[in-house]
Amino acid sequence: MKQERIGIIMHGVTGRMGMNQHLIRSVLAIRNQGGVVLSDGRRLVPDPIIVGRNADKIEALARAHGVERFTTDLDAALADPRDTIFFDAASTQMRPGLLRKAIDAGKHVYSEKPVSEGLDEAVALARHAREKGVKNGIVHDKLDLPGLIKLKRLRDLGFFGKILSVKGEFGYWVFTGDDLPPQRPSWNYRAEDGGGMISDMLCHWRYVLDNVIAPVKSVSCLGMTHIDSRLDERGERFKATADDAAYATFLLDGPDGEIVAHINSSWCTRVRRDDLVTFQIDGTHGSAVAGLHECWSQHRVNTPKPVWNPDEPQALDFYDNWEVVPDNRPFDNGFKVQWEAFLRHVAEDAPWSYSLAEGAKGVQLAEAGYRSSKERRWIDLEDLDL
Ligand SMILES: NC(=O)C1=CN([C@@H]2O[C@H](COP(=O)(O)OP(=O)(O)OC[C@H]3O[C@@H](n4cnc5c(N)ncnc54)[C@H](OP(=O)(O)O)[C@@H]3O)[C@@H](O)[C@H]2O)C=CC1
Ligand SMILES: O=C1CO[C@H](CO)[C@@H](O)[C@@H]1O
Repeated sequence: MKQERIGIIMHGVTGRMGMNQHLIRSVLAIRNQGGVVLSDGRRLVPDPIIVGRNADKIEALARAHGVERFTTDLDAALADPRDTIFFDAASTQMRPGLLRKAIDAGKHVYSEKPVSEGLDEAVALARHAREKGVKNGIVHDKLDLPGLIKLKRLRDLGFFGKILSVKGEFGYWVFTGDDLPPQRPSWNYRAEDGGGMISDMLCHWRYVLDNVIAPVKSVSCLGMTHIDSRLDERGERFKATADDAAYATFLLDGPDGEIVAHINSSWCTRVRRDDLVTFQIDGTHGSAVAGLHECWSQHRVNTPKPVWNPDEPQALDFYDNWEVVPDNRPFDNGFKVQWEAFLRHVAEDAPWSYSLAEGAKGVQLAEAGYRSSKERRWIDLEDLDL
């Protein structure tokens, strides 16, 4: 089978997401499987050049994973016409500048979320990419989680009847460093470095709600900094200036009327639920709960009739009467699935939904979330006209 190379400049791959999800589990996994098969049978094989600010770190990463090309010189990489895609998973604050630079160098661009911290920048970038005619994309990884694929399948099959409400619980305990070492980078807890739960997660909740349930039209959000001091990577104490939890309610434009969605997102909560993220949809005909992989459904005919009696221990086990929704298909890593789709989009204009314009909608919701929290009121979302 004929093979074709596609050169990808990968920036920010010494970090958690860039290294694990994008370099190792996506681009190198695609290379190791022999590339992506295009519609005419050709195989498109990624050839990454990895770019980082720290020469030793980037070289060690390249050697550990058999990546032949590595550099600290981003400008030189962008100047090389053999590499046609630029990818970024570095800091959120640098992202808009880097994407613009890459677009101006004629590269197709793909990146981690959020596109930017502010909506104006995200909108301007989406328009700039369109004007320059480059293909563009933002990671929408949660949509390829098996649990959410199953939840969407139930919605599409009409399982819920009229959808009434959605409850989401996201998060887990992130150690402060006072007891155990923290399991997330410290910038997440500093607003001045682009951290913050609302910025981090509301961009995800926008595309999850829009695509799996119904379009978001308004938000009421309360951001909190529950823990105001943590220890950083060097064990030094810093002031936590960013929100480490967000309690948000959304109104969705459902096909049968408004749907209320409430999602709690927190780095200061201990997990007693089915998974690190769970979504429950309640409808007139049935309910379902999805975690990262699993999904459980309860049809109205299986719904028990609880009786409130605080004088007796609860007789019902509320985990009974739920059925496991089967896989019914294989699932691959969601980041890899989206990389494969983006590569096909670049190579043969295959359909692609996760553009910079879609990414801007996520930034819009995060910005509205911060405004709602600050002004203590509901914010309606305007059509971005992109
Ligand atoms: N889709 C998802 O599920 C998730 C997405 N994210 C997003 O991914 C991005 C990265 O997050 P994460 O991997 O957790 O962060 P990390 O702190 O682990 O990684 C940050 C990366 O950015 C690089 N970097 C930071 N500052 C600079 C700079 N000034 N110049 C050049 N490179 C720099 C770092 O390089 P060095 O190694 O040299 O320090 C490192 O490669 C964020 O935008 C975040 O929102 C994060 C978590 C989950
Ligand atoms: O940005 C994010 C913060 O961390 C979460 C999980 O740890 C991710 O899912 C998310 O994309």
